[in-house]
Amino acid sequence: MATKNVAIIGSGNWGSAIARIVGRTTKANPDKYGERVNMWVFEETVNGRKLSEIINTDHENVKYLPGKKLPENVFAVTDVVETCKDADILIFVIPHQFVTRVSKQLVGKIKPDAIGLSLIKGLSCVPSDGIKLVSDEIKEILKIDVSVLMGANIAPEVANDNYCEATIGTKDKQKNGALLKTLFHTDFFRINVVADTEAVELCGALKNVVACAAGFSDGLGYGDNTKAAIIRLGMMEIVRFVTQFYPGAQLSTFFESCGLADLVTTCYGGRNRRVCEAYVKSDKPLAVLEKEMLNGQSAQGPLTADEVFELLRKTNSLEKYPLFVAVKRICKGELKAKDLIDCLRTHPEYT
Ligand SMILES: NC(=O)C1=CN([C@@H]2O[C@H](COP(=O)(O)OP(=O)(O)OC[C@H]3O[C@@H](n4cnc5c(N)ncnc54)[C@H](O)[C@@H]3O)[C@@H](O)[C@H]2O)C=CC1
Ligand SMILES: O=C(CO)COP(=O)(O)O
Repeated sequence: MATKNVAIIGSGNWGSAIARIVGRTTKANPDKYGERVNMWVFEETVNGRKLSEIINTDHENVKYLPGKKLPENVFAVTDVVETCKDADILIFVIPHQFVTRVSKQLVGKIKPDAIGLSLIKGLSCVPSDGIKLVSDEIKEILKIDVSVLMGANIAPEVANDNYCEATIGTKDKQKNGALLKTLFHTDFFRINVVADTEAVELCGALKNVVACAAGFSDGLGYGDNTKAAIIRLGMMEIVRFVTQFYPGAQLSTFFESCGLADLVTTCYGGRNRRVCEAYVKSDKPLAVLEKEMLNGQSAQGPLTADEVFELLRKTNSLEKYPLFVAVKRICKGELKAKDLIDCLRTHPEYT
């Protein structure tokens, strides 16, 4: 079998942490993968130097994953077409608001039999229909098969090689599932492959909305019991959402790393939680806090809450999702954070 070339589209906090894994697994499996891994870098200047040059010289993404070395077979490339033109496996790992524009640049420029893997936790916004899965957006633009990888994976912890798990969702468990699993499965990053791609992806996107509610709760000074209630109600809304809009998922998928585990880790350790806590404690807008606190990284929850709200409104489903709706309204300043609990008190889960 010919070896497969791998390209990573994105070099943020998660993109860089995943490059550390993929750089090692491609090198360790020369019968399966080409050793060189191209990583697309959205060029910027850091301390007077180009980020791509810093990565290729010092083997460190000093802006998005400082203090961690990248394998020397990972090469920063600033042209996305150049990054991907010889790749057989395209790993998409950019904040979801950029995915359409970046994917369109690749139309007709990639191998027709390439496969995609989305690590992106978010949704694509479609004005007429409400939402689209990011994997479907990539699939439609590039006409390739797209699987997903989601899990309880706070990037700096993964980059520390702390033990954790992730879930790959793929329609082709035999071929693509096996190929993708070997690319990520290591002693400290354990992969399970399931066929429920839509549920896996939606768990990843929607847990960011719940994490915002957890952040509001922390900002208000409520304790762990309240956060546990938010996690439980959030999980119920995630299951309800998947059942209503993408029916057919196995219950077991929600207990994979992409489900309950990611919800828990994000509600305790994630950026969405952190920014939303600060939103309650300061009088600054979320966009300002994101800029001040995340140094170019992105919190996807508020945007996702907005996108989810539109779909719920269009389908007359708002009253079934009080937590998702409250997060959207609090993020938009239409509701005070202190009103969150009033929204949850009459949750349909209690009737
Ligand atoms: N950071 C984490 O712990 C985890 C993140 N994820 C998900 O992975 C995806 C990517 O997240 P991160 O790698 O953390 O990114 P990030 O939050 O660090 O964002 C920075 C990235 O966005 C890029 N960027 C900025 N402006 C851009 C533009 N105009 N066009 C294209 N790219 C631009 C930057 O170059 C950089 O690569 C997100 O969907 C996130 O939810 C998933 C698991 C863990
Ligand atoms: O997805 C994540 C952990 O699995 C990271 O969550 P945040 O984007 O909230 O940091």
